[in-house]
Amino acid sequence: MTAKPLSADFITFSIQKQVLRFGEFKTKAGRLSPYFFNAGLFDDGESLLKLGEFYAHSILQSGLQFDMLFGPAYKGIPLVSAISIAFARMGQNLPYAYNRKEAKDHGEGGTLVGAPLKGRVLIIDDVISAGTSIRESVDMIRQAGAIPCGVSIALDRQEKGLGELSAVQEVEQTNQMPVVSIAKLADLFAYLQGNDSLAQYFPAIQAYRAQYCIV
Ligand SMILES: O=P(O)(O)OC[C@H]1O[C@H](OP(=O)(O)OP(=O)(O)O)[C@H](O)[C@@H]1O
Ligand SMILES: O=C(O)c1cc(=O)[nH]c(=O)[nH]1
Repeated sequence: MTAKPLSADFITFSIQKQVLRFGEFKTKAGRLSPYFFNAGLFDDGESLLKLGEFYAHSILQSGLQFDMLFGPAYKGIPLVSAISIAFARMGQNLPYAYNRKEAKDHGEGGTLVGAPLKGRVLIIDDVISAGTSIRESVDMIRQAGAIPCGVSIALDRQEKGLGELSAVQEVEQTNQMPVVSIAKLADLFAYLQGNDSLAQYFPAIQAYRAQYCIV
């Protein structure tokens, strides 16, 4: 018997928490999507703990080597905190940092918070759609003199980026670094096909996939 993949468990968990919803939603890139992943709804300590563990397992499974974690504002902030705690519970104490969307002009000032950005930095985010947030994080890390070495996300929507490649493929190609996801649109697709109560959402996702995705 083969073990259930991490992606299927994660999709079940996300649907149970209503983080993953079906309907009509506008993405940051302005696309009208029949599904949406709202990581803000991992909104209690227990689910954040579990989420951090899902990320940590997918990062460990990937074999990625890195020195610290960076979570872009806003949703990247609780994510990077939860993942750092998950790693610490597994015996690995990692430095982490995040940014502010608005620069602070008093006190310590600036936009970067937490451990200084240095060495190989693993970027943490919830989803990649068109890749804008990741491009901004890569720029911030390089400007600080550190090396973006990979990206860990919960859901790869497998959407087109700026050209004909998927946004994830563009990130990987442009920056020569891997993108690791707990689940992908292709996993969600398979999950819906195997689940009668969710089958009604399948046609709209199939149409969206044909228009915007590289799967
Ligand atoms: O790949 P992209 O097209 O950039 O889209 C995905 C990004 O969009 C959302 O963040 P958003 O900028 O809406 O900010 P938030 O974290 O403050 O919700 C999401 O959390 C990702 O970071
Ligand atoms: O593209 C986006 O803006 C987006 C998609 C998604 O599923 N979740 C999210 O937080 N943002």
